[in-house]
Amino acid sequence: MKYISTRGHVEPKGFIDTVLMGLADDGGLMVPEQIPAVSAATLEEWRSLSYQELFLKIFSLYTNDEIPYEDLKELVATSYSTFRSPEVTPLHQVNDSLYVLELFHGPTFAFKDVALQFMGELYSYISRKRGEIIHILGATSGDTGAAAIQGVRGKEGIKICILHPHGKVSKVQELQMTTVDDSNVLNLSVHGNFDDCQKVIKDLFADLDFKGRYHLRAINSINFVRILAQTVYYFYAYLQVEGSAEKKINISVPSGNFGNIFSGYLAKQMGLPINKLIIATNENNILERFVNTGEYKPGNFKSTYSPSMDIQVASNFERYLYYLLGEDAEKLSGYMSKLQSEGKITVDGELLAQVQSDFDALGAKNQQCLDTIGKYKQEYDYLLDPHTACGIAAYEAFSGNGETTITFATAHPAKFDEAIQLIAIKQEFPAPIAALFEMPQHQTVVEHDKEVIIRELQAFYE
Ligand SMILES: Cc1ncc(COP(=O)(O)O)c(C=O)c1O
Ligand SMILES: N[C@@H](CCOP(=O)(O)O)C(=O)O
Repeated sequence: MKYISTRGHVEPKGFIDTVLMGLADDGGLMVPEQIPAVSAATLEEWRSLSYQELFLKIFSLYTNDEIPYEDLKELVATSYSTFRSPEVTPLHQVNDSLYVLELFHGPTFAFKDVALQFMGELYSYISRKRGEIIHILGATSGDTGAAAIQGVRGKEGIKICILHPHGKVSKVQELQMTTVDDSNVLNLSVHGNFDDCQKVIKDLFADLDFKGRYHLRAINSINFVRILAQTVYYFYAYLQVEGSAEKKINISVPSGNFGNIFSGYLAKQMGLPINKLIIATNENNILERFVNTGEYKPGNFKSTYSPSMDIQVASNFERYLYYLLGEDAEKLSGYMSKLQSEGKITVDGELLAQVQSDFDALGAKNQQCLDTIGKYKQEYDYLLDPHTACGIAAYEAFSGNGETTITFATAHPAKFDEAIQLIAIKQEFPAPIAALFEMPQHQTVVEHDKEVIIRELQAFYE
């Protein structure tokens, strides 16, 4: 298996070189040359596997044995030993038609741990085995940063710098990142929003001289391994639902950077028989507008009760567009140039029909998000975090009669108590979260200025 860029100007790469490259050197995103197929019979054989076993089956289709099987097995075992649930991502049945896949049982209580605990182990392995210098650079709206830091803190041969938008992450997210005092961690708190942070890091990855000189590595979902690690729980969720082969199974995914739901799209292309993939966003509803009208146009940034999804420019949209355009790198490059020069792209006719057959989408309003949290607490005594609540609102909008929906719970409600308090619900914090409030913070507040950020990075990485 080789990996190529959506823009078509990178020599095909192996698995580990793809991990190390992160953002493709031509500015595109890396994808597999061919998506491996999983037959219905194989899928049934996988039904009884543990999460870790399933992970190994799926990764073995992609790694070309560049990581010997026994080594991969050990990496996976170590990665998921930090989870509070033996099932890693347990499935909770809410009612006859709704299941919630709880993705928040990792160290930082959000779905990002599922891929980033593994990526931390993987980077450490690559550093040991190949002697590569690993200088991670990432942007976060709160959860990726916390999970990535937790995945590599204190690890030899690795340094990590995370940019987060100053004052625009929840208190718990901020504390999870900034109370870490290991010397291999740098938190830059940037005046601006998540899109500003993401733009800076993408510009730095696109500067090949800078990227090479400082050995920059990506942990955001621009890195294909993040996407691949996230496909595992789509398979796992589907296989946990009794009789899923005879049912129509929809999956509703709280979405921002489009990484999580793109993993679902990939799983579906591999043969997982998902009925509808439902994109759930908040009032930053660029993806909803795209699905409904065919126009992809970043709008004005809004702060909402689900701050991790306060994103206008969705990184992985490019990967989906590449497949929508029939894997035509030249066409894709044309669309991306148009997005750059005109600030929007539009698809219509057959392409729009394809989009609408691939996805349903809802941008939940702030009040709808709070109402959904209140309703599920009252009716089912189940407390949703605000991102998951957007996912549930989308399930309510799109699930037809007789269809079963799995909604992804992407974070624990304790991470977003600011929203939970607005509906007068008092929650008890899990001990690791409660402990954060007593700890000193370490962060550098900087202006949204690329040159200032470069100076901070040079001082840290050198
Ligand atoms: C809690 C939570 N839910 C949903 C999302 C959206 O996921 P994605 O960016 O993969 O679309 C994020 C961040 O990305 C998140 O942190
Ligand atoms: N919501 C994310 C934004 C970054 O997304 P990623 O999947 O590309 O890492 C976050 O929590 O930082």
